[in-house]
Amino acid sequence: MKREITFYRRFEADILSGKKTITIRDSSESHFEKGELLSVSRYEDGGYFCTIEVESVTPVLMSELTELHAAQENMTLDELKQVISEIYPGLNELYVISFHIR
Ligand SMILES: CC(=O)Nc1ccn([C@H]2C[C@H](O)[C@@H](CO)O2)c(=O)n1
Repeated sequence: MKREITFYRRFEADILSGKKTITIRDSSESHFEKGELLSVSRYEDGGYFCTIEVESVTPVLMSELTELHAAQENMTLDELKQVISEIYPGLNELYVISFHIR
């Protein structure tokens, strides 16, 4: 059965256009595996909007985030750190989920 992942509505266009190719999550979403297909829906209303294929899941510390991660999120590094701090306050151990649209 296909597993699911949600994104905030404001990231939908960037995902569909291919501008956003990673997402950075906490350990509760670190269980996805390379090659797995995920059904993607909006966090706010549960609406399905695409399927992605997981390319890799890699641990990263907040302090290790780089401009490359930010570019893959279609953000500046400051914006990315701000977003992550709002979603996961005080959390240092994160996971980079790399993906492409199927
Ligand atoms: C429920 C939940 O946590 N949903 C999330 C978490 C993260 N994102 C996005 C925001 C940033 O682009 C990256 C980094 O966390 O992932 C999200 O859309 N929804």
